[in-house]
Amino acid sequence: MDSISLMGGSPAATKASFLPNGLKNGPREGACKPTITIIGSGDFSKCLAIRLLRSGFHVVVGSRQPKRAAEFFPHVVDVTHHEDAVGKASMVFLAIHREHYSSLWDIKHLLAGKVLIDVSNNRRLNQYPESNAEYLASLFPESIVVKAFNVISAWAMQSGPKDASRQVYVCSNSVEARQQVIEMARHLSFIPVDMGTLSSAKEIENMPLRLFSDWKGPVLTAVALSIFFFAYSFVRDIIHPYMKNRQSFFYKIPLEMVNRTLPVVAITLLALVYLAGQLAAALQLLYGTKYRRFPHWLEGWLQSRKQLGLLSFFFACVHVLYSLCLPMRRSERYLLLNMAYQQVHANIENSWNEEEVWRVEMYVSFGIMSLGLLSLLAVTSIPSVHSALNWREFSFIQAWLQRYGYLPPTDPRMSVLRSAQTMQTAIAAMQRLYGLNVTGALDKNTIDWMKRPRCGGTRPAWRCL
Ligand SMILES: NC(=O)C1=CN([C@@H]2O[C@H](COP(=O)(O)OP(=O)(O)OC[C@H]3O[C@@H](n4cnc5c(N)ncnc54)[C@H](OP(=O)(O)O)[C@@H]3O)[C@@H](O)[C@H]2O)C=CC1
Ligand SMILES: [Fe+3]
Repeated sequence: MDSISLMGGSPAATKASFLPNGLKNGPREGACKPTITIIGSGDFSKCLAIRLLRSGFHVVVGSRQPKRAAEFFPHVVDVTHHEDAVGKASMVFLAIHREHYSSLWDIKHLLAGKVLIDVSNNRRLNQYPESNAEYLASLFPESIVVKAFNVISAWAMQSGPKDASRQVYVCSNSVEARQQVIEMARHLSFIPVDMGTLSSAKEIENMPLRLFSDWKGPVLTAVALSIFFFAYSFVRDIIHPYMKNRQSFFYKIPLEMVNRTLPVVAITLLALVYLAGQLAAALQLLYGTKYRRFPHWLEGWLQSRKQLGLLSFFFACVHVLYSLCLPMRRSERYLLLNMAYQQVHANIENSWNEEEVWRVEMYVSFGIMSLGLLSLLAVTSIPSVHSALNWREFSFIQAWLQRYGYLPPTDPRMSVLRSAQTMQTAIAAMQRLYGLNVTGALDKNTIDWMKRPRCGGTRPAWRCL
């Protein structure tokens, strides 16, 4: 794979670096600072300007009212009119809302050839038929539009990525411009994620609007299971004795009934985590191949195993708390006293029951051990712990404890690559998604390597990535 460079971008792109001094080590004393223009003087613009200044860039802000806006920026920031600001840099951040893009129509000729970075978000999912970035590109076809930084809040932009999510998703139809923005994001201490062409902009714009979308299914499942098992225990342990013998156990509802429901839900959720993998494995056996797509419902189920597992852990922890509190109850004390009285009455000196004692001791011990193992699973799925383990260590812990039958691709871009039908489309996808720079024609060895069967089957190497 000698002819494929992971750095991506054309040689011209690396030459025309946007980093201070064109170096990765930051600014040098007395060196000329590269200039970045920001259109708009709102919250995002202020925070971005501060971040850019700290990273060694010279910042020019374009505003409709520069005199008023200048008060809100550090004195080193050049606040001026739009026309003036746009002329001073080749990279322009648009820190204005989509609705105001058309107000830049008058300076369209000045924006030609410039890299326009669209940071905008919408108020609702799929608010417009096309993404804001694609709309911008249609308004200014002579400019190069890059979508980036919209997932970073103004606060996170100013305070620095250590306090917030560090990933910045970047997409553009120009590989060169995308590479420049990726370099810049890295320089601002973010982790850029190359999302390929501008057609990914809609997905990127929807990202900050999603609210626990991965959790909806697992939480609904947990709630449904809780209601079902609570109703079952209620009928069996309260209604049934009441109807049959007129015994009132309604006092058990707040603690005992809840505590009886929690472990059943926890264990059922954990079973659902195992079951998805087993079903997937069975389907693969049935299909006779592992390269056929699973049904939609199973894909969703497989992808929500982490959430199901964490909910199971949550229910198990709450069950432990409830169980520890059971002996504190007033009802427990009355029952104990009554039992002691009856024992005295029956003239029994020692009511020690060896079998029962052993049963409870073993029960508690296994309960603690199960919670310990479940905690291990939960802890390894925390991102910081997860990233400290290599893939083999992580899958060893998860597979050993849970016997996963199928690991879904963690990177959604992988499926695009896998589904490429020909070598040419695979290479194009690699270029688009990973910024791989295929310099000139691929040599014969590389093509042979990519065509060679892999994964123990007849699939070519690029399909096994
Ligand atoms: N705030 C945040 O946390 C984040 C914001 N974003 C995106 O950044 C962009 C800016 O957001 P934010 O700074 O919060 O917004 P603000 O409302 O604070 O600022 C928007 C700026 O747009 C300019 N503006 C207002 N009306 C017009 C108009 N009619 N024509 C031209 N320019 C106009 C103004 O600058 P002036 O008066 O100087 O011309 C104003 O300061 C938005 O697209 C938003 O989606 C993305 C991620 C996070
Ligand atoms: Fe228990």
